[in-house]
Amino acid sequence: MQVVHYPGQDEWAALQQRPAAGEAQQVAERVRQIFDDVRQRGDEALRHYAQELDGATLTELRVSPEEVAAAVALVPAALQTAIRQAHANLWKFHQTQREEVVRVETMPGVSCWRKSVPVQRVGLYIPGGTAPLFSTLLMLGVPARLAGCPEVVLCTPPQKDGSVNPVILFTAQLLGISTIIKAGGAQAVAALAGGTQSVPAVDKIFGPGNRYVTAAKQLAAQRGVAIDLPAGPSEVLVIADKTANPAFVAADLLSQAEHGPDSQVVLLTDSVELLPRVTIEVERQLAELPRREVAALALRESRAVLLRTPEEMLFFSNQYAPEHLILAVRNADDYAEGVTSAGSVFLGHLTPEAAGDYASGTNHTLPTGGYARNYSGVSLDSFLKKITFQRITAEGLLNVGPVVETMAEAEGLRAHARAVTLRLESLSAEA
Ligand SMILES: NC(=O)c1ccc[n+]([C@@H]2O[C@H](COP(=O)([O-])OP(=O)(O)OC[C@H]3O[C@@H](n4cnc5c(N)ncnc54)[C@H](O)[C@@H]3O)[C@@H](O)[C@H]2O)c1
Ligand SMILES: N[C@H](CO)Cc1c[nH]c[nH+]1
Ligand SMILES: [Zn+2]
Repeated sequence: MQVVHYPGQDEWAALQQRPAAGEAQQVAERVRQIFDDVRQRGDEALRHYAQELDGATLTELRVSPEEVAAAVALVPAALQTAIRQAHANLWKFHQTQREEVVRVETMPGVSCWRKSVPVQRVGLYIPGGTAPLFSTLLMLGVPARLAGCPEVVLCTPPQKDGSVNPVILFTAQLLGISTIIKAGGAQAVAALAGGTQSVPAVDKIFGPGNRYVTAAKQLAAQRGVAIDLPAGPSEVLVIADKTANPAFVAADLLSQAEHGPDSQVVLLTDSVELLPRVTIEVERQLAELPRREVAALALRESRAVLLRTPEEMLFFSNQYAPEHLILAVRNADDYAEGVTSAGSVFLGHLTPEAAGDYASGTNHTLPTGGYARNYSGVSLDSFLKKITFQRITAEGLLNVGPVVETMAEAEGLRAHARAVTLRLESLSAEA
């Protein structure tokens, strides 16, 4: 980790830079080629990239019911129980996001209301390049089911032997998802966006992924398919004061660093004593991790920054807009009040970010790369469209009609005014 003591504000922008930002152009170009190929060759292109990028030789792209049944039997009972508990917690938290239909009479006789309707065809991308993230399937599948989306298509990269990770298949079965496609990366997103012989096209694509997946979702959005949000390589920013436990902070930093080489972790502290204790602890814990090589690459682009005051730390964090923000401080509630940009916030010394990754109930599909400045994480709303309705009675038309006529005339839109005037005239003819 790069350690920086008391940087001037003119140095902050460089410290807030995300890794690999310079390669975005190359990644975008590669993704465009893959999109063109999938559009032209459909399933054949998906098989080609499965071979080239995932090392898997595929004949069938769709997972069969037999494969699901065989996989479910392989999942240990303790893991099944844990997944069911996480599912229950996610369901409990997300179902509170349901909205009642409220009818409002804006003027006597003018009724307006809004109803939530599920997005009809949704595509869920579940990362599987370096780790099969079955937890992500819960994060997307639970709100999709709560919303009532009728068609759910799941894409995930195949393993080298051509199978899909059994825990992903168990979780899909738990969620009642049966359309499962062995495709990963940009090619999966391209298939969901445009459809192929085996992959149904969808209306909206969800899910996190590496920079190829994220760039592909952005391209899909340009081509008219909705996406949830840019949810790329994982990040965490920890604000820690002198009351923080260095081992806890180091573990939290490493928990996101181990996701991938593009991940980034940031420590902000106003304690000159804590900072070296955390960096020593990071090195010690890193050596014990099975994914230490990946985490070490992420740490090369990560920072530990000593700042002067709580206000400075909060200001830096809001500018950086982290995917995850951990407040490892004595007065976490006070800090939380000042948070304006973050995907998800974890308060106090006993709230590891890993809890939100798996099981506390909040969603872990969150904006990265600074997008927490203008995006929220996935929620029930992501799977719903809000359609407005209205009905106007005779009394209502008498009330609102003249307002519309006046405004339409002022905009020079005579036909708009006439749509009201003709009705008002018909009412006076009846009277
Ligand atoms: N922001 C969030 O909410 C969130 C949640 C979970 C995971 N994540 C992130 O998701 C990512 C998962 O990444 P992953 O790589 O393990 O899995 P992935 O499924 O996102 O990507 C794997 C796919 O990338 C493609 N790919 C790899 N190298 C390529 C290349 N050179 N050219 C073209 N395509 C290539 C391949 O098709 C492969 O199947 C991590 O960065 C993790 O931090 C983010
Ligand atoms: N931290 C990831 C989101 O950035 C989510 C995840 C899945 N599994 C473990 N963690
Ligand atoms: Zn994680």
